[in-house]
Parts: sequence; structure tokens; C-alpha cells
Amino acid sequence: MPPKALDYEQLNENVKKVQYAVRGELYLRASELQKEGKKIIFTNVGNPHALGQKPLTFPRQVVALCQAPFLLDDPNVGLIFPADAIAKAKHYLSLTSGGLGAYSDSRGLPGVRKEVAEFIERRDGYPSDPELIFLTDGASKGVMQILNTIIRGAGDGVLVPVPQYPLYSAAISLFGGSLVPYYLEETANWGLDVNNLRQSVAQARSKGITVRAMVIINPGNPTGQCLSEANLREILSFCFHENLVLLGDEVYQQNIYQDERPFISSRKVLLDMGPPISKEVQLVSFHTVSKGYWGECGQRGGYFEMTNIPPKSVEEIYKVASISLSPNVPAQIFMGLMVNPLKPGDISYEQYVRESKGILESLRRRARLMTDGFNSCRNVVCNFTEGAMYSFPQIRLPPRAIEAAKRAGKVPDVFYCLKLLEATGISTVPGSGFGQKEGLFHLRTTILPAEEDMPEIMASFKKFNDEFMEQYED
Ligand SMILES: Cc1ncc(COP(=O)(O)O)c(CN[C@@H]2CONC2=O)c1O
Repeated sequence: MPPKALDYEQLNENVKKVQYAVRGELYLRASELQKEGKKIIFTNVGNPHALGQKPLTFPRQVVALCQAPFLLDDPNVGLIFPADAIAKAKHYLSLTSGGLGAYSDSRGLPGVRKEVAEFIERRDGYPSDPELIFLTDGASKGVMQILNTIIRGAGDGVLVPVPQYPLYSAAISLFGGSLVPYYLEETANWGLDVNNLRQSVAQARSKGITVRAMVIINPGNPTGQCLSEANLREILSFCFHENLVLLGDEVYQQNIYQDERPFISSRKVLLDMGPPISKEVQLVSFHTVSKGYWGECGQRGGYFEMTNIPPKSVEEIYKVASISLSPNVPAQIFMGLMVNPLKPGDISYEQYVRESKGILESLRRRARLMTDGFNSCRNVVCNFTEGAMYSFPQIRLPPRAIEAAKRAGKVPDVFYCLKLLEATGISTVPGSGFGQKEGLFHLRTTILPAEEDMPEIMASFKKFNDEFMEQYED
């Protein structure tokens, strides 16, 4: 028989090139061990509810009522749901064209996009146009759509931070573009040096690559750094002079664990800079309900906002969004609730603030616990998690460990993470899955394990690590 289209050999080469380490070799091995009955701590994915974080009560009450509007007709509904949840449910149902089961506009419900615009205006102090905001099935889908729109072929390059969240390398591979790495400086707290950018662009151009866009992830994944306003100004100036579209991935903007560098949006800095930059630089910013203190990853709610994008291009992006008909409608309601939260005086406000603050303060303590835990280990150094929800320690592997890894046919940090997993059940992602400087090795874990479990997890890690180093050190 002749080869068939879905035979492996016949597949789209771009599909076969794609890598996505967050659910790669370590995750698959951890799943096998779990099936064999081993207790696994899945810290490989930023998936808060999978690690015990409780959903915020109010959003779930509202969406439950929206999913089951017949409850609103029940005379006893007020005995189970607070009046403000009932009111919000009626508000969101009135925005839909037939409830949660009906498609929305392909850009999302206009009423929710308006709430997102109002959120952005309150956050940045500048007007925001709902027509330039598209709701998406998680930020991932928005990122992929914009990269697909930008990349015309292998000659098109996108500047991506290294270490990077592998959605970017995977999407660029899938769409047949070229990833142009710019290295973050670990010794400068994963700071971004514009000279590295210049070198990367010059190198790419020398290979005939047209660099078209630049990605920033702020706060960083896996590195956790928060960009300063000065850094953002440098980046925007760079994009202006090099004629690059800036993709501002800001999904962790609520996850800030220090006071020195609070979150400031790329859009605010862009508009603060004034013309010509504020009028010329094209910016797409991304956000999600998966992160922050919401952690509603499974709902698949996100948005992107476009700044300085010509109307004809916005129409093309709308046209492509239409192919998927509608972003999922329940998630749009979560997004609306996130950007238009309860206000002081609302019945459920106190509970909402108590739950939210509780989660954020605990994440801040866990960021500190994990960083200090790693830094107490032999041959391990770790920058503090300023934001996001990951820790990315550098593991200084002795030469004999690197040789052992090579004999086992494994990349050194994969070798180390596999040994860690087998010994402790802690499932991490090797740094090689995010990119790292030659000869350096890292692992990524989340700061999500329950706070009460953190000391035991870090002690288990330290025991493994120090014994590993003892075994392989000369
Ligand atoms: C920087 C960044 N951008 C976008 C996304 C996608 O989010 P959505 O859920 O909205 O699509 C993630 C998810 N972070 C992955 C998921 O868990 N661990 C990670 O590194 C992310 O870390």
C-alpha cells in the first residue's frame, strides 16, 4: 500500500520538529511511576488547583448559576447563592446570545471585552478599545494566533528570551519560523541586557533572517524576574529602532512577590513614552485566568489586546479567529469576573478579598521558602522568584555526573531530574526544556505545592541532592 497521510514519515515536518518539555520525558516518566503506585508531586506544571489550591468561591457561584440558569427561577436560590452572585449571573447571561451554550462573537462577548478594556484603562490610565481586544481559549491560543499571523516562513525570526516558556519555541517551530534567542543574565537576577538583544539581531540578520517580533515574558517563566520600567523603556526603544512587533506575555501580572519591582504593563510604558514610539511600536499583550490567584487553568480563558495594529490587519486576525467560531463562553465569564471584580460594599467582597489575599500571601511565602531551600543545597544556586510561579535553580553538576549522563544517553539535567524523580517522586522540568547557556544546568519546579508540605519537599530534595553530589564529586 502507498504511504498514508497520517503515517509518521508523511507528517508535516514542522509538527515533528516541535518540542514542549513542560509535558515531556519527565512528565511521562512521572505518570508511569504514578501508575505503578509511587507518590508523585507534580510540580512540573503551573496548575494550582491540581496541587490543592481552592478556587475562589464567588466566580464559581456566578458561573454555576450561568451554567444552570433554571436555578435562578428557584424560589430558594437566595438561600444558597448570595445576592451579588445572582445579580452577576443575570448580568453575564444578558451579555450572551442565548446562554452559555450559544456561540459568542469570534472575538468574544462584546460586554466582556468592554470589561477588559475598562480594566486596562484603570490599570494603565489610558483609554482602551474593546474592538482591539480578543478573548481566547487561554493565552496560549492568542499567542499562537499572533505568531501564526506574523510568521511568513523560515526567513522570519522572532526574538525569544532564553530560558523561555516553550510555548514560544513550539509555536515558532510549528509555523515554520526561526527562533532568535536572546539570553537573560542569571547573575543579574535574570535581567535583560539590551546589548544581548543587539547581538542576537545582528547574528540573525547575518544568516539572512528577518527579525520581525520580540517576545517578553513579564514576570518571567521559568525565571521569575520582574522587568523594571527602565528595562521596558529600553525594550520599547529597541523595538522602535529595529522595527519589531512586541509580544508582551503578562499572564503573571498578579503574581508579584516583592515590592521593589511591582508589575507595570508594556502598554502603559509604551504610552507613557509618547510619540513617535507610542504611535509607532506595534504591541500585543496577553493575559489569562489560568494564573494569578485565580489559577483557573482548566477553564481556558484568556485575551490579547492590540496596540498600533492597522485596522486591515485586525480584520485579518478577526477573520482567522472566526474559523474557530467562538472562544469558550464560560471562560469568558471567568475573564469578565477577573477584570471586573467585586467592590467594597458588595456582599461577597470581604470573602473575595480574604480568599485572594490568602492565596497571594501564601505564594509569596512559598517563593521565599523554596528559594532558600534550594540555596541551602550543595552546588545549587537559585535567584529569588520575584514573580510568576516557578523556581529555576542552577544545579552545578560535577564532571563525573555529566559523564554518567552521557553514558546513559541523557542530557545532564534530564539525567539529574530523572534521578530526583525516582528517589523522591518530585516531578520537575529539566532546564534544557527552556533553553540555558551552554554548560549550565537548571531545573524548573513550581512554588505551588501546599505550604504545609513545602518544608518536607525541600528536605527531601536536599537529601537527594546532597547525596547525589557526594556520589559524583571527585
Ligand atoms: C508565560 C506563559 N504564557 C502563557 C501561558 C498559557 O496560559 P493559558 O493557560 O492561558 O493558555 C503560560 C502557561 N504556563 C504553563 C502551564 O503550566 N506551566 C507552564 O509553564 C505561561 O507560563
